[in-house]
Amino acid sequence: MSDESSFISHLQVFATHPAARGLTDDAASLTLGGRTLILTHDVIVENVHFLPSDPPEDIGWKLVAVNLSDLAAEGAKPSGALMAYNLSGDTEWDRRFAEGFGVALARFQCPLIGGDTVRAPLGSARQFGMTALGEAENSPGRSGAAPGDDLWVSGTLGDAGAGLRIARGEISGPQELVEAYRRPTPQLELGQRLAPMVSAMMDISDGLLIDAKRLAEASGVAAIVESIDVPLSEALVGLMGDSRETSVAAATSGDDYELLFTAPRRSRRAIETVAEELNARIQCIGLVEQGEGLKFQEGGRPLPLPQSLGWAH
Ligand SMILES: Nc1ncnc2c1ncn2[C@@H]1O[C@H](COP(=O)(O)OP(=O)(O)O)[C@@H](O)[C@H]1O
Ligand SMILES: Cc1ncc(C[n+]2csc(CCOP(=O)(O)OP(=O)(O)O)c2C)c(N)n1
Ligand SMILES: [Mg+2]
Repeated sequence: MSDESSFISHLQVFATHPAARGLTDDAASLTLGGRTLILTHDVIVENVHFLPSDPPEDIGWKLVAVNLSDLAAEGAKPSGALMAYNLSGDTEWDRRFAEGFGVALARFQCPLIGGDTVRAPLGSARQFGMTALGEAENSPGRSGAAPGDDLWVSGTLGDAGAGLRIARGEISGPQELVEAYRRPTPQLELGQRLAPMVSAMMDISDGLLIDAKRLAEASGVAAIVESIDVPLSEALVGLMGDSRETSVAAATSGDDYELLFTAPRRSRRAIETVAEELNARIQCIGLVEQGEGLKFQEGGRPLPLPQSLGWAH
């Protein structure tokens, strides 16, 4: 068990309010006066979530995107954001961060409604927090996947993981992949449209395989992921080749901020129609079976699970 999951399990003992959903979901779901408020909070830290060399505008954008991605997973429409800022000691850097933060809020129609600003000790790692609030009529959660359901994913995977390696100077490759790392897009519209059709949904922040395993655990089922069906962008295939290694890297690198969801087979057509209407890419990458845990396969033949299924703090 990672330090993160072990710490969350200490909190789960007393987070018994129904809104907490056992701390197993992407966001809290608080019913107030007959309406459902979806709440989430994510922090991003220098050298953990972003690089010191990333443009400050992109870091501001990323803080918004990673939080709104949790709202997307719950099918919620953003209602507002609260932001926690640590002054960096460099006023131009702070201004540029605010600019990117504002551009992202405007793009996803999420008003800034408050927050807090402090000065951190000189030389400490930059870190920023945001609370996002949203409203949802249906918020699927992770626990409803049923045997026989299809397992779907939006977008392409692995672009951000490769982009991070490029940004770090480990490999050279197209700027498009670096952009995927620095400027993820939360799938808000897709999440809102899919929410009434899916049996479970979450966002993939840590990696497809680790997150599919979490979804399966929360639903008490087994998830089967077909490596050949892991959606890869042309840019990624151009750089890394269309190999098993590329698919495994794409399924475990994280930072994708795409949606992972399950739905009964009879909903296939309706799901594809929504994706077509939104011009969004979606791909069926496996299925849900009776049992437990995660199974990885290639062309139907079992593959050993990679040593690391994704990111864990
Ligand atoms: N420090 C904390 N206090 C309360 N709840 C927490 C804390 N850290 C994580 N959680 C909860 O644990 C669950 C898993 O967290 P996390 O993996 O960060 O979710 P996500 O990937 O959706 O952001 C979520 O329900 C989150 O709200
Ligand atoms: C500099 C840097 N190193 C490594 C990574 C890879 N990485 C860090 S955190 C993370 C997972 C997502 O972050 P987390 O805090 O787990 O977000 P949450 O699941 O709470 O949304 C990944 C893939 C990165 N994004 N940047
Ligand atoms: Mg989180």
